[in-house]
Amino acid sequence: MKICVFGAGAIGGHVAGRLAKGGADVSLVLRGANLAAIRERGLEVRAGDGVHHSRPKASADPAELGVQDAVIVTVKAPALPSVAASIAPLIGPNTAVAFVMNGIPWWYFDKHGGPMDGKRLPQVDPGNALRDAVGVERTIGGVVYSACTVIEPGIVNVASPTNRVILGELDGSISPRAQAIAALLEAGGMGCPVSDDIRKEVWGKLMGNLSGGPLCLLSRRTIAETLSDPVVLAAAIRMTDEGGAIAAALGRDVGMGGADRVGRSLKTFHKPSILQDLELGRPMEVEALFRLPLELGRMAGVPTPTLDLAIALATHAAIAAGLYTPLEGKAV
Ligand SMILES: NC(=O)C1=CN([C@@H]2O[C@H](COP(=O)(O)OP(=O)(O)OC[C@H]3O[C@@H](n4cnc5c(N)ncnc54)[C@H](OP(=O)(O)O)[C@@H]3O)[C@@H](O)[C@H]2O)C=CC1
Ligand SMILES: CC(C)(CO)C(=O)C(=O)O
Repeated sequence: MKICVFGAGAIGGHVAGRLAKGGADVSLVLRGANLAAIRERGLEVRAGDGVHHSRPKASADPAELGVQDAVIVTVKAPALPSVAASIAPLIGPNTAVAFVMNGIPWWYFDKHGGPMDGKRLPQVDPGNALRDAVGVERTIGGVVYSACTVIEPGIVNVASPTNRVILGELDGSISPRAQAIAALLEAGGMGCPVSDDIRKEVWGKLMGNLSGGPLCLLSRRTIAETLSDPVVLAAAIRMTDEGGAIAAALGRDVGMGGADRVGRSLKTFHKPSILQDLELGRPMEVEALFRLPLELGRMAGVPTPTLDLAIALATHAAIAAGLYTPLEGKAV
């Protein structure tokens, strides 16, 4: 199966390494020093179960890679317009495109059903660029549990002992195309269930990002260090519960309280990727991870006082660093 990972940084590098190990014909869209290193030395993934080397084809130009059976998009949300602008050469009549990222995805309300069905989210897909370039029918949703960092060009370090991608069709069906990608990831050592409710999985993951992200942006420390303070831990549990309340109001009860959800992160000695972005001067996913979920909460009439404060401060931090780039073009 020909699979291209578009944006092979920390998560994309890990996913690509697993796919290669699982026997896929893997190619990568990436750029800069990472591209140069992978072309020269290949991709190295350092994980708890060993060091995995592979030699995927890599290019900054999708046209060099050609039509794929599947594309897995693993960029940060602010880079999505650049994906929409350049993904066309990878797509043929039967190509599936999985978005394996954090935050509220651009497709969230597509095939959702009910009064919200089809609602557009310009905050994560301005001008319907992805909708037009990829389309709802090709799209597979994705969530990833894996704590990854590019420690030097071409080398991804995985800090999480267990790692999982969850894939899911927007209509909840268990499709052969999602199962085919999942089988390759599983063969490469990465858990990959196919869910019949990917939106619930989106919220389950997002609850962690909503609390850990803003708090670590303030502490500038790893999740484990930040949560070791009982005052911060109590705030994190409140924030996670508020996230869960938004999910429930939108019809997705994740079935886990804040204390349990936060409890899973107490030993995560990893700086959230949004903090890595702040420290490295890269555009931050403030809209997809923080502000859009909050906006959905307001729309559903859910009070979120702790998230309101923490996200307002996180937004200020991103603006002050010049790294808040609202995709829909709002000036800040
Ligand atoms: N890192 C982590 O531990 C986790 C991250 N996530 C989520 O996964 C997603 C990806 O995060 P992460 O892997 O950390 O991000 P990275 O920044 O490490 O990787 C994204 C990569 O995509 C590249 N890229 C972006 N646009 C293009 C383009 N048009 N052409 C070529 N390359 C491009 C970037 O290059 P450049 O740097 O040059 O822009 C970068 O190398 C995010 O949604 C994040 O929130 C989820 C779970 C954990
Ligand atoms: C912190 C982590 C690994 C899980 O919440 C994550 O999603 C991120 O780094 O963006």
